[in-house]
Amino acid sequence: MNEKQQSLLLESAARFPPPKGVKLSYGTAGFRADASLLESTVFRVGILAALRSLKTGSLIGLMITASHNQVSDNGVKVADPSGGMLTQDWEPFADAIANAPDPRSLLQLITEFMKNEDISFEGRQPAEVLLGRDTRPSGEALLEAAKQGITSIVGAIATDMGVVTTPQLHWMVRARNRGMEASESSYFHQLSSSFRCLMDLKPEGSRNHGDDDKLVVDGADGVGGEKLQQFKKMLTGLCIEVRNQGDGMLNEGVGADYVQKEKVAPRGFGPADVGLRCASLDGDADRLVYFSVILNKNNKIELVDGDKILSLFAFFIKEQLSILNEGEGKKENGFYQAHLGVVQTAYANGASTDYLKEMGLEVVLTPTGVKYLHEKAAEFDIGIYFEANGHGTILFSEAFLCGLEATHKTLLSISEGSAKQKAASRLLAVSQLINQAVGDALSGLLLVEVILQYMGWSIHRWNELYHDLPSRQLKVKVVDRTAVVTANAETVAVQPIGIQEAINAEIAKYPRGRCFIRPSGTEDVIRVYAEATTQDAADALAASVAKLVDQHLGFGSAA
Ligand SMILES: CC(=O)N[C@H]1[C@@H](OP(=O)(O)O)O[C@H](CO)[C@@H](O)[C@@H]1O
Ligand SMILES: [Mg+2]
Repeated sequence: MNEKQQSLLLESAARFPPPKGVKLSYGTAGFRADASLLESTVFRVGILAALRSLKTGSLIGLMITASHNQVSDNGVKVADPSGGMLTQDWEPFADAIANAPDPRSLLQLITEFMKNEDISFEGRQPAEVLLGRDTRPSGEALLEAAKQGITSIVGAIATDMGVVTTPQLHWMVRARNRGMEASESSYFHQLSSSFRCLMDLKPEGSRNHGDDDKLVVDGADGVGGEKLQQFKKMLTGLCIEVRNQGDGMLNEGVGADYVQKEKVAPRGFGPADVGLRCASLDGDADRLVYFSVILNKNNKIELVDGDKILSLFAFFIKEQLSILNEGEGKKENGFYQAHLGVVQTAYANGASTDYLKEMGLEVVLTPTGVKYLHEKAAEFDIGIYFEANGHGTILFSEAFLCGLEATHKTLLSISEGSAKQKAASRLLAVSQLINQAVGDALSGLLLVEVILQYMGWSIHRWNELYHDLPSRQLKVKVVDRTAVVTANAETVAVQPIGIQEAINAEIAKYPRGRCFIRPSGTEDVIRVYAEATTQDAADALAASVAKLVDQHLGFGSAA
């Protein structure tokens, strides 16, 4: 960095002093905190994004959102050139610069990092960062901070995409880096045309379920509701009513996180909706769950969570692959050998994992956080991943898609209209519809809807794929949550010593009992998850393990 570049950086950094006494960490999904604490962090993440763009020679994304958190919070995360999450190798640098106490130490960290990573300004194309934000009122000022961070790297360009969903921004980054147009209209166009293609490929006479034709969507009073309201006009063959489009308070008593965790209907839904197929998005529209309101049950719902969406997708993809394979025997090359796998976390309901294994699928568990699931799913020809909370997608490998396209071409010329040609066509359309960069509630919703129509299933029929085991999640406040260290995709606590044996002794008391603990990556708590054959047993197991956690690590234990 020459002197001019250094002084530009120092000058801008002086305008964004970090808050005193706050330590921030990149966490499970970027930095998140009360919005009033974040200006300096977002400014610094802007610098990081510009450096990442210089390093990769590609466009980088920067999204300002705190997803399902309360409206007064905000956050920032970075999208890599593929559209996926920032490479984990750069997270320690993100932590270091976010916590640098003054401009000089910030500059020093940056200079050292640039040297180690071999990043220079010479002979490279300028950095470019695509910016987006959700509907939070704090978003505008934070976006300005991000722009200033980006442009404090000489020559870097900040392109503002305005208010967008998180998956839209990731999609645009991926599209641009593949030489395609990256705009909201190209996103809507790709989704609606692949949706139409799948609708046209429905079997003759298949109709819209046993339910009402209508889908009612809770937009969490966030960006997803707004976008869906706009987008639904482009969709034929689907009747969508959007509620909670942004008039009420973001995420308050609404949204996918609330619906999944509380298992109750969101604000604006009630007894009049009994029998309707309903869905809920989260605050930045990267999560999706379905539900239906149960008659006379105090807003209780039948929840159709991420595990069930995963199961529906797996069922459909497997069916298309078997149509393609019919009578073909095993081929050495090409998609007939397609390696289809599913990825879940330990929070996946045990009944879903059993169901997927009974289908003959390979099921892999990873730690919590979509960055881990996504990475694993990318190892398959077709990898489907979902967290129980509704974040997930289907990834198609480039090699598999190449083979599929070639096969489809052949099938078109020799047997247009055949079952095989249609199956190939459906798989290609799914790869266009479902977001290849991150989980996306809007594209996920369209795929669910078209599969339900294809199968002729109601939401209730879908929910009957398997019966969830009763489960319970609890949070325990402890002195230091980092004292819990886990292994085997967070299913075993290796520290503190002895706690896992005590947990095992509790689990042994319950038939089909399963329980694990882990430190949250987004809240200062230890999470306890328990499952058993009855709700009472799941509750009791969770409560007894929460007590163990408190005994080992709680505030009483430190005294
Ligand atoms: C049990 C649970 O739902 N955990 C969530 C939550 O992470 P924690 O590390 O458990 O706080 O937020 C993450 C980011 O949104 C999401 O990926 C994850 O699934
Ligand atoms: Mg989200």
